[in-house]
Amino acid sequence: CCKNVKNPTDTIDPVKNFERWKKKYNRTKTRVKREKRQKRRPEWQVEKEAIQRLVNKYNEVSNVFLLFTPGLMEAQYRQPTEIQRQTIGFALQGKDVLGAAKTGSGKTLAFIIPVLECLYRQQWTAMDGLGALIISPTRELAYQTFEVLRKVGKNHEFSAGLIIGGKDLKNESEKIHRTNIIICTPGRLLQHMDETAAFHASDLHMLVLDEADRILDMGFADTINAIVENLPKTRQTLLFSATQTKSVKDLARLSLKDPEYVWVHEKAKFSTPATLEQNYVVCELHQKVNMLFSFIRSHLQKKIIVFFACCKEVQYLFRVFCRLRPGMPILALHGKQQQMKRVEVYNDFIKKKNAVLFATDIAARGLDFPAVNWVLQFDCPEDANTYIHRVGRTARYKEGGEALLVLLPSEEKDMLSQLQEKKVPINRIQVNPEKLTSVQQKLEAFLAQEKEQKERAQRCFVSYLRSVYLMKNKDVFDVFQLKLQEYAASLGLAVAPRVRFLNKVQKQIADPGQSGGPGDVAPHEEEKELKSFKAQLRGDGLKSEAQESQSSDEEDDEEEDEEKLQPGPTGLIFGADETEEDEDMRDLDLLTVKRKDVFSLEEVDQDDEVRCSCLWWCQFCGHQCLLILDLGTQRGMVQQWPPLQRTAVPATEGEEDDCTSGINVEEARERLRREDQEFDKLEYRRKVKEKHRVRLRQRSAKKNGSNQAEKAGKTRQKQKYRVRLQFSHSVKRFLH
Ligand SMILES: Nc1ncnc2c1ncn2[C@@H]1O[C@H](COP(=O)(O)OP(=O)(O)OP(=O)(O)O)[C@@H](O)[C@H]1O
Repeated sequence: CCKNVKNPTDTIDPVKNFERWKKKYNRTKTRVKREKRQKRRPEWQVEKEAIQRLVNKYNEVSNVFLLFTPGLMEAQYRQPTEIQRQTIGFALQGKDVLGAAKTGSGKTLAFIIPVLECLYRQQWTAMDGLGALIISPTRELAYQTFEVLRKVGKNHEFSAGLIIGGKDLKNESEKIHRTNIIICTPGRLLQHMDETAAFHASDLHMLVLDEADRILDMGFADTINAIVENLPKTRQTLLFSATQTKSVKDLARLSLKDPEYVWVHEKAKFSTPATLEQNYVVCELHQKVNMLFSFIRSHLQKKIIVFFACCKEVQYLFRVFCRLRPGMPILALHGKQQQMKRVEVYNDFIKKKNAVLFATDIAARGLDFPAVNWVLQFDCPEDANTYIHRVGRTARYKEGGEALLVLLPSEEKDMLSQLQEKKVPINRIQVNPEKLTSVQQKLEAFLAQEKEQKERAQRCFVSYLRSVYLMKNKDVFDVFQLKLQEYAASLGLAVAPRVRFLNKVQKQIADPGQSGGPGDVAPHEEEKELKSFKAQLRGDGLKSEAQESQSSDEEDDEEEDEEKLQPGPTGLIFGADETEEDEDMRDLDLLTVKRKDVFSLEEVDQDDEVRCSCLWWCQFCGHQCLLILDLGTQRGMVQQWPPLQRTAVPATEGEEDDCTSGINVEEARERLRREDQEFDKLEYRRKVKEKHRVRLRQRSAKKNGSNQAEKAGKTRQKQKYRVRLQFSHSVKRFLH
């Protein structure tokens, strides 16, 4: 019966059948021929042609770019985000790009993909040296970018190096010239440019400046200029930032050639992600600690970041909150930690499902902690841009998130108008006083038991006041409006520590002619001091100087905090006698209108296990890492070197503890003397570096000349080293 069944595609007409057969035969013949031809050709040539076909299609590529890097597929990046869609196309065409987009919108991949593509297209090998340079403002961000590069570029064979500070240049120097992609912080890179003879960037193809606004805010403008001077003019430059500032535009003018401006959310109604819900509460200073505790207790299953104004606040509150056992893991990240500890805390927080991270602004920019539910700004941010970066740690890439800003009554009006100006949609909500738990008595008990804790509380107190005092925007930050005694009590202190710099300023304001007091210093010194205080009062004083003098990473900024914040060596020695012990204040007069229940607090067993970060005491303290990694094999080598010392003269033991009792004149003078000596040394080194830089420039100019000739030879050499089958396959898949 089967014999009678006809194939539906068969026709009775034999001519048509023959035509169809012939077509099929020809197609197969061509394919077999092509395959034979390809087999005869070396793989590098096949790859080169595939790349060329790919390059010809770049105009169409921006929509489907994710198809052809297997690393991206494996990392679950399937569709480009808006900033990626708009910038990658330009970058692949070799154009300079200035890219700006909201926080969490995927800027990292927007430069990592072009970096990999660019080097792949050039068929770059380990022997070609440095091909791409990515500069990040902080070590954490550099580390994070390195991790993304590792993930996405795992099918490539480029070597990548993370250079984020340290002193032992020698070990780095041995490897750095073999590194194809360097991710670094600016200070350390310049040091290599100046001091590592084997290191040169004359073949560099691509420079990336990530978080450019932060790089500039941290006072790296000169460093960046010096770095850019050492790079070839033919390079391509990509510059990214979440906020557009005038200084970013200035930097772009200096470092980019005919750039394409991609400002994805320029016309957006709001400058923060749409999935972010933002609220603020107005709270008296002395209620803030209670509020924080109650907030944590009511969000035990969440992942929260709390931002503070200074390290000492983080240090103290971290410790006492651990002891208070709120019922969830508490971690702390601030600049006074060793680098390894910072990295461990960072990794630990990433892994945790529910935890609270107490942090300073070192965690505010660029860091991509997954699944953060809440950002709580315990202290008012310096300005609206800092606010935007802080809240940007949640609601990343289509995820939802919530942000709560805590404002003092004196900060509310001006901060809100700043936020409005920056198109930040934020609503006022009220705290439900019934849900507020007072922890003051417990803190008092802790401090009574432990002297060390009490000293921390005192430092926290003084440090916070200083940070407020040194803020530029005096309309928002007014230290004289703060109720000091009440604030001290809220930290568990029975007596408010004497804040000499405030006493002094107040005295000067009240009686400008009055001399300092007992134990005073020479009159001309006092005049200087007075001038400096007035400058600070005007808002152009220490803060901006401190910012300007920041030279490398945030860690050290914070390390120096104590030093810089001391208003000059002669200023604070007015030894007013011990203040009288005031009554403890326990003003629980709270806001009463309830519009939203922020503290939907449920009673939780106080004995809940507290899992504070045991990684806090890191066994590697005192060492940092340079990771040189072969992206193809994922083999990493870790080497250690001593941590970077940022202050010109290291503080002698006990100096750090000085903040509650003013400065010792003799010590201060000695310190100044040492600073002077160190300054001379640094100046001498600077000159040597300058010379060295000139030499490097000459060398790179020479090299550029001979490079052209070398290039032709190199291409031939490369065929031996090309094994990038996976990539080629996906390219082929795309092309067919
Ligand atoms: N194409 C994509 N598909 C899926 N997820 C993505 C994509 N691009 C980025 N992401 C994810 O979005 C998150 C935010 O990305 P990224 O850190 O690059 O943002 P950003 O714009 O640099 O933020 P910030 O301004 O805060 O530094 C990351 O977790 C990243 O993995």
